[in-house]
Formats: sequence, structure tokens, C-alpha cells
Amino acid sequence: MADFHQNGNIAQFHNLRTRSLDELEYRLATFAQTRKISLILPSLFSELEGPALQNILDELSQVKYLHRIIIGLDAASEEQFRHARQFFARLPQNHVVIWNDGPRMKALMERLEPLGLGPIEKGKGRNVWTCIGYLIACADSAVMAIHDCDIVTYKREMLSRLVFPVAHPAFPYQMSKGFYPRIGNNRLGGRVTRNLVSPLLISLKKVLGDSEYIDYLRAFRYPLSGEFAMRTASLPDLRMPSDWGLEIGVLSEAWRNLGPRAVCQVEIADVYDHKHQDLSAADALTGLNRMSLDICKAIFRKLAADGKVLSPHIFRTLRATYYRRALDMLETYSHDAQMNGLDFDRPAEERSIQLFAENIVQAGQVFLENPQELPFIPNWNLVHAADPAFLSDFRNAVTADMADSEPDRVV
Ligand SMILES: O=C(O)[C@H](O)COP(=O)(O)O
Repeated sequence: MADFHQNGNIAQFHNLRTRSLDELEYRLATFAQTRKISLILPSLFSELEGPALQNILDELSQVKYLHRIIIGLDAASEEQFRHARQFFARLPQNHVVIWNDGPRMKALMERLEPLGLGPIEKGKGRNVWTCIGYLIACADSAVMAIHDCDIVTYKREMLSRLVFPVAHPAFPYQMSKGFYPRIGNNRLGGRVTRNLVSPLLISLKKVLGDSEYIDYLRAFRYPLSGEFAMRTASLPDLRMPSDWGLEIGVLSEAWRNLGPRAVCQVEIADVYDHKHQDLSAADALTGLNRMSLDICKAIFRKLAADGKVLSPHIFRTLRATYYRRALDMLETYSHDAQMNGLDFDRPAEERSIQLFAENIVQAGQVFLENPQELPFIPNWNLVHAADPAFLSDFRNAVTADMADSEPDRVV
């Protein structure tokens, strides 16, 4: 995607293919002498057995500028945690594996409940949050990067490009967000981004009128990408949703806490593919069905917090506006796919739009019935204020879990 378009809202950095990876990494190694860079990998145990993670580790093993890698391990038994320790042991960098389901971590989570800061729903949001907590507790990194563990097209250049704008000592950016085209199996991916988020944001602007927040979200070429990097100074303030609203929630927090001039987006890959979830049309608890509900709720709550008045009439109008716009955009995507020789399952895409249209109204209803219901995890500043020993106890728990599971230790 070698253009150099700027949208005027947030800075956008392209891959003009004028700088080699070696040179990029050399610059990053120089920056890292004064701004240590750490990487967070939120992983499910099942991803250790998937097709992506082996290659991700092969690629990461060649990265010399990383100070530390923090792996958050979800859905793992003790035996699986030990297996994970062995699996990640080949990383040459200093690294830790946080066993989120282990007894020490569970006890710490329970400690938050009487303080009114728990329970925290399990999921990617909580996994990222614990990794960030460890990073804050170590207090020795200036830049944090994060990416998913299911990227089957992973190249270490993705990481270099993602962290460059926040690691550069003369750039003002506090956060960078990755973008790329999602393509796999000769099809366009990004079904929720294309068929829900883009037409929904356009429709919200039509129905509610001008909004700087919507303009900001609209400026992201891939708002749902799981790849972002941040200066660590902004992390203790970051409030993250525990559900699928995570990506939108982080963008919204950056808008509120840092402002659009501190945020940029970077083209990190020519092509990106990952594990695809089902639409799960019959089950609002999983798949893209659940994802679309959580995303709509996250956007509606932020709009309300920004002073927009929402009502049942608004949601009904929004649904109609969205539906028409989503179908128009679908046509454009199908033409783009045709021009590029990609397959395009139009009936399936139309079904997803019908489902998302219903979910806009449903998410609106949930919001109106309970505008206060917050799926947010307390930020680390709040935790620290309520329990000043928590962060150091948390770090000690991770160290103890690591010591108990030394890969070559006979138990
Ligand atoms: O980014 C998205 O739109 C969702 O994660 C779904 O992506 P997929 O269609 O590539 O699976």
C-alpha cells in the first residue's frame, strides 16, 4: 500500500519500502539504549498448539533490541503452564510467563474483590492487564508493544515498524496502532471491521451529527487490530474493557488521556492473516456475534460519556442507516476483491450485516437499561491507591511461579 496519504486527524506512517529491515532494527537498537522496549504477548494455551506461534518465536528470536518479553498465559492447567515454560524457553531475550490461572494469581485476583475492584472477567482484556501490571511493577521499560499470538503471516518487521514511532526520541507519539490488509485463503478478512465498525461510525455521524470522537475513530484504517505500542508512562492510567471492546476501548482511552496528536498509526505488514472465528449466529456468547455486541456497547458508552444523547429512537434510526450503508460498502468490497482476484462470499457477508444490524439495537437496549454497567478493569493507578503492596506482591507471585517451573527442574 505504497501511498503517502494523511487524513489530517492522526499521523499515519506508511511503508514506502525505502528502508531495509536491518537499518530499521539498527535504529531501534540505538533508541533502545535510552528507551527500553518490552513486548507483551497475550496467549491462550491453545495457541501454543496452533500454526502461528512457532513461527512468531522463530522471528522474535532474531530481535536484538527487546529488553523483555512478557507472555500472559490464559486457560492453562499446571501441566500446561510447565509445557509453556519449556515452549518459550528458546527465546533468547529475558522473558516471563504469567500463569493467569495459577493459585498465586487467583489469590491476588480475590484480594481485589473486597476493595471493590473485582471480580475481573477472564479474557484477553484481563490477560493484557496483568501483563501491563508486571511491566509497571518492573518499572524499567519506556516503551511497550503488544501483538496477538495467532498471526500466521508474522514477520519481525511488524514489531519494528509498530514500535518505531514511540521509540524514536524526537517523535512526540505516545501510542502507535498497526494497520494492514487482512487477507487469507484468497479472501478478504476483517469481517467485523469492514461490515460493522466502518459503516457504523459513518452512520453514527449521520444520525448524531458531528463528533470529534467519531472522526478520531474513523481515522484508523484498522481500528480492531490487536497490534499497538505505547510509552509506558501512560499505562498506569489506562482503563481497559475486559471484553471484545478492548481495542476500541484502548483507542478511546488514548483519545481521552493523550489526545489525537499523541497518537499515530503505522502500516506494519503487506498482508496479515490470523485465526478466524465463526459468526456464531445462533449464539450471542461467542464468535463475531459476541464481538460485535461488545464493540457496539463500547462505542455507545463512550459517546454517552462524551455528551451524546442516546435513545431507543436513535438506535432504531441508526440500525436503518447502518444497514443501507453497510450493504453499499459491501458492494465496494466485493468489487475490490474481484479486481484483486480474491473470492468473495457475498451471501455470508450479507448475513453478517443482518446480524450486526440486530446487534446494534440489542447493544443499544443493554446500554439504555444499564448505562452504568462497566465492563472496565480498574486501571493500575487505582489498584495501587487501594492496595499499595499489590504490585510488588504480584511481581513476586510471577517470580515464584517462574521459579517453581524452571524448565529443567525435576519435581
Ligand atoms: O478484525 C475483524 O474484523 C475481526 O477480528 C474478524 O476478522 P476476520 O474476518 O479476519 O476473522
